[in-house]
Amino acid sequence: MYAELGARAPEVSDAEFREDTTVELESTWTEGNEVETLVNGGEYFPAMLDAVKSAQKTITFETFVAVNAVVTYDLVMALSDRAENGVKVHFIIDGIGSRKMDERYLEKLRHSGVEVEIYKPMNYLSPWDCNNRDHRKILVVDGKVGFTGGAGYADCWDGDVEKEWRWRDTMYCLRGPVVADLQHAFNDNWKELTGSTLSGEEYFPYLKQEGRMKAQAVLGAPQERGDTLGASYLLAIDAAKESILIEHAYFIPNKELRGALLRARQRGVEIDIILPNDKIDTPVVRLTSRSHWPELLEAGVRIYEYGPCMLHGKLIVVDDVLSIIGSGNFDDRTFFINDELNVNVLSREFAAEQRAMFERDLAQSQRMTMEDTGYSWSERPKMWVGKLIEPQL
Ligand SMILES: O=P(O)(O)OC[C@H](O)CO
Repeated sequence: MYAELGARAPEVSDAEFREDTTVELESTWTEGNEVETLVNGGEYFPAMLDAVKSAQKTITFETFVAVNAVVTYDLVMALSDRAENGVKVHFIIDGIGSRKMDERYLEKLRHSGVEVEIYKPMNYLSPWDCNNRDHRKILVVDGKVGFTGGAGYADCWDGDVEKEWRWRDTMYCLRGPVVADLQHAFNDNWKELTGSTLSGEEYFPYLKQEGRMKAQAVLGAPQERGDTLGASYLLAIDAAKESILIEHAYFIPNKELRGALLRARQRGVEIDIILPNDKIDTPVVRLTSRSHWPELLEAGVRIYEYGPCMLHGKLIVVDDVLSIIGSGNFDDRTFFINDELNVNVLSREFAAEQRAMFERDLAQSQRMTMEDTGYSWSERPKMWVGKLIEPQL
């Protein structure tokens, strides 16, 4: 909607931007939030586990990937312990993302009184129905502390990025009024799976102001709500006046978003993008992403590949004030197929933290040039497959 306004679009820090995103994304902004950045599993898994262990009344947990791993075991034991001690625990896990998880984890949870729901397990008689996955990452404890970000539960997310097979990722701990929006987001699939809605003070307590950040939860539910995440990226990029930082695991910008990035460059906006290198878990995504680099590089977009290990982060920062965090990737699967939850945060202090994290990763990344946009003979067939199935990636 800002494309035609060009340089006259509001700045992301303007009240008008908040009003427009409220209407377009059907989600209100709240004030008085605090968002803590947790870099890599060594920081976020202990923080999430401590939060679970501290629960007095309720826990809601929703994730995409959980497989057999120490961190999964620790989570299952902590959730079970809380349920055995009278805490109401609700657990949603994606049926494809958890297909390699030992059934005994679920048995332990159920036996302890945790209410477990599996989101769309694989149905071989109707595989197309399983295309929509629950890719959200939500943990809410006592309705007061929330977590979201990119990480699932597997060994690759554990620890730090000290080994090549680890994954570089970020989770965020949220406090303040926006936590109610995370709880509403959990309710979205809880209602779809069980027909009931969680309500009352145990899930939705009074939330006092905890900080100075404005935040807006953006629910991705393409079947019911259309392309909210893509719209949020488009609004943010088209409003950019000075800089855009993008650090994403799966970056396959569609025509609309490529257009927005090119328009931003025409306005003189500096754009830096960090992507995974050949340690990516899905090489076809990297090859398909690369097919879009030439027009971006020619326009002056700086693209880098992260060196140490698989980069799984999901972050956009606009004009050092708006940060977009959460589960959403930068691809059509995110915009049109999967269920997601992102949070838009307006805070110069928070954005500065994100920029510092981005620059630390940048220092370990290699800048790409036009020479890096070619394909070897062995890569070409995979790239062609990627181009064919691009709307599914
Ligand atoms: O690695 P994830 O958790 O971002 O998932 C990527 C998949 O494309 C989601 O369907």
